[in-house]
Amino acid sequence: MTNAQLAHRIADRCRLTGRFVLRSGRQTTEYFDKYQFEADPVLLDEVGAALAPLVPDGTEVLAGLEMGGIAVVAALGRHTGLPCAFVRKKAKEYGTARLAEGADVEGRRVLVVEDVVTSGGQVVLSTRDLRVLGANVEHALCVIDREEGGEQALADVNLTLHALFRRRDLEA
Ligand SMILES: O=P(O)(O)OC[C@H]1O[C@H](OP(=O)(O)OP(=O)(O)O)[C@H](O)[C@@H]1O
Ligand SMILES: O=C(O)c1cc(=O)[nH]c(=O)[nH]1
Repeated sequence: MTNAQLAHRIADRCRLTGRFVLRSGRQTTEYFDKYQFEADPVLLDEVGAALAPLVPDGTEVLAGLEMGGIAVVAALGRHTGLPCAFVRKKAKEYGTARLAEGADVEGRRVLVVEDVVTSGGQVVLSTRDLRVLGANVEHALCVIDREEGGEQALADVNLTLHALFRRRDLEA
């Protein structure tokens, strides 16, 4: 499947119109329900394959963000062979009490993996958490960049955003 065909499939399955409130508190009339592609194992696998060439050279760990980024990172891990970490929004308060589950991130070059980026707020917060844990984070990779300031917000904290699709790719 070409990336253009994949963009059409994702837009068909995920693009909703109506009135929605976003994580950032913004309101929108267009929403991408990422779980519609993440819950389809065949489509998710296509997304993982398409993301793999976008992984920056030197990446040692793929870090998927709770919750939607977890499915995406698992698919990407299958196509790259790289170890994965699953990054919670808040550390568990029992058991191992970890914020980043799975692969160790300390001292390693970590790529943040996310499904949708809007303001960039969640990626910035989780990158800060990963850096506190000792990760070297310079890049983030998402499936959909809504092009609402996320790239600049990431640049402001020395992160480069790579996107498989931009909003305009899903509206074509
Ligand atoms: O760039 P931002 O403005 O931060 O917005 C994007 C964030 O919002 C969505 O997550 P959501 O809060 O829906 O969480 P979920 O993945 O846990 O469902 C998306 O998965 C990003 O994490
Ligand atoms: O910004 C968000 O919260 C958001 C936007 C979007 O299109 N899809 C989504 O799952 N979250």
